[in-house]
Amino acid sequence: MEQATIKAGNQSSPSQKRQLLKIYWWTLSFIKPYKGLFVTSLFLGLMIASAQIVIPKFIQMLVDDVLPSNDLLRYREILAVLSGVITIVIIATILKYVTDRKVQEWVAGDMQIGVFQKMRSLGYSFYEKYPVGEIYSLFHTEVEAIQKINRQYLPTIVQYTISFAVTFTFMAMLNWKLSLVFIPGILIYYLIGPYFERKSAEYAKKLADSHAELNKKQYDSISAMMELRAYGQEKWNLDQLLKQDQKTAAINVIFFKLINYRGAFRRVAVYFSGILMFVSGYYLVSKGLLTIGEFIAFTILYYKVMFDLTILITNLTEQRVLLHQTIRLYSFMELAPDVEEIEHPEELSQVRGGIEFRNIRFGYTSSSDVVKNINLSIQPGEKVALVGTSGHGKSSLIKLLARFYDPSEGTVYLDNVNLTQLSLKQLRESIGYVFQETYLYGDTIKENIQFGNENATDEDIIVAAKAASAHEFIIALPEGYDTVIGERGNKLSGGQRQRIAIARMILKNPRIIVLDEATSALDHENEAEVKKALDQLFKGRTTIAVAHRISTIQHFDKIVVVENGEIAEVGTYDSLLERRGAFYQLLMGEKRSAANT
Ligand SMILES: Nc1ncnc2c1ncn2[C@@H]1O[C@H](COP(=O)(O)OP(=O)(O)OP(=O)(O)O)[C@@H](O)[C@H]1O
Repeated sequence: MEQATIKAGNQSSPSQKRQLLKIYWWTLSFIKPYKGLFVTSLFLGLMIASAQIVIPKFIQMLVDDVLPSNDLLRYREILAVLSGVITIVIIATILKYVTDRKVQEWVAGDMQIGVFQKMRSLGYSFYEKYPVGEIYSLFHTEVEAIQKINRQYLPTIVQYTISFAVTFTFMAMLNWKLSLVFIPGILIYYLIGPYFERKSAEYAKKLADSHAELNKKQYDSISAMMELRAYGQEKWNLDQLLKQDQKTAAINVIFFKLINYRGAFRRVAVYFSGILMFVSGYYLVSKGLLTIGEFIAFTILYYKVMFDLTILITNLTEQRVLLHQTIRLYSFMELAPDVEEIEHPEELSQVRGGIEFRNIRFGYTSSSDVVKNINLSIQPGEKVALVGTSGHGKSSLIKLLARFYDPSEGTVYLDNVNLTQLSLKQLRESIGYVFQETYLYGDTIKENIQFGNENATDEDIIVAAKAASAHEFIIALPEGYDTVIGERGNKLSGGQRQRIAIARMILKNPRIIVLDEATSALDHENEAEVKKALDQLFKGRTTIAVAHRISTIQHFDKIVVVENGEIAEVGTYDSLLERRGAFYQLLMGEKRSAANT
């Protein structure tokens, strides 16, 4: 199956800036619940910036008034006020740090949970469409990028904007004519600066894409370790990883070169205006239009303004780089789930397990149908097997039952209620899926069974394990039910894993059981054990099984043959054999291939 990638949109389009702004607004929206604390932080920032500019003012007074007159009393007064101001700055800085930190950590937590909840809401179809490596990269790289925006860039940008505004105002008030020296510096910067900005943003985007691809490749390489070994393809895989790694490194080098050029150019602009300031300042002092104290104070303020401006521009640019990294995450957050619950869903007082597919048509894309003209009625407690050639739509049909997907046409009913009207929670609790490969956690056997019902007691777990023919092999293990079974249960055999999954399902106690090729990969010995366990599980429940081996479904109430996405035949095992139609052909085919092996 071809997998999609989360689109980052057309980055060269003119709407790019608007999109980045939208994304930035979205990242800030996480602060909303903490706006009280955020405003407190702004206020503290303003206090710090205002207090800091008082210092050059005092130096000016010291040089112009106190030193020439040798007025010691005034000198002490100035020192006392200066100490007071510095104390205020220190206290306000500590308070601001604590406030910012609280907001940042809460926002970071909310963000992580928000992304996780979104992932959940997108459901099964999302996991089928997108590669796990890419989803992993959302958490790994993109969430961290947004967290960095809120943790690092936002507080810095806010603080230095305030500081820049306050200092510049004060400097202009001190001598507005001398403040004009800024203009040539800014003009010089804007001659070439934006070019580097654009270029570095372009490379930031390339870097983000390359990182995502590298993450994906690393994930695939870890997941496919066994296959890579078995096929002797480790070198091929390593070469692929290396190539991607080198590509990322090359982009990184260009990106940092651009950042460096941009920084160097900015420094040229700052120093150019600085020289202009000294020349103009000397002229104004020599003409008696500026005192020496004012000139010193102005120089301090000038470098403070330049310092603030430099930090501001650097942070704004770096933040833009990070915003490019978050485009994919934003696009992901904008994805609409394929299946949604209605606002006031219906709850059945009791699920009996009657199912009906009426006039169903479904395809993964709008251009092609995978199943069509499906009309099938299943009574509560009935056992139905779906058989047919591989790739003809059996699994797709049963995905519609738990609303992993909705049909493009037609309706699926549970106990005569349209599935779209039902509570998703109740629907999914009523259905137990047993797949060929059930996910087992790397925890103990006990916990893996308890996963079916978190309230189950130790006795319930043992009863379920016995019913699933798993108890014997579990107690034979050195640590019995407390045995840790390794990642994905890899310390157990396929049949043992299946029986744990069945025990889990017995604990879950769903009204409907859906089996997808559950026994196709088992050897005969294992199959007999698993079959015994399944018979226990089926008791009193509606069962739909996708079966590869026809010999395993003789005792089913109804057999449905699916061909080219449509129902070709329905009947009991014997009646279908008698018909000598599609089912008979399948059985003959199976017998022939068994004889050949
Ligand atoms: N998530 C998906 N996205 C796109 N196409 C899919 C997806 N899952 C299955 N298909 C396609 O739908 C068709 C039917 O697949 P399905 O798995 O339903 O068949 P099946 O009869 O259950 O096959 P098998 O017996 O081999 O499991 C196939 O062509 C398959 O490639």
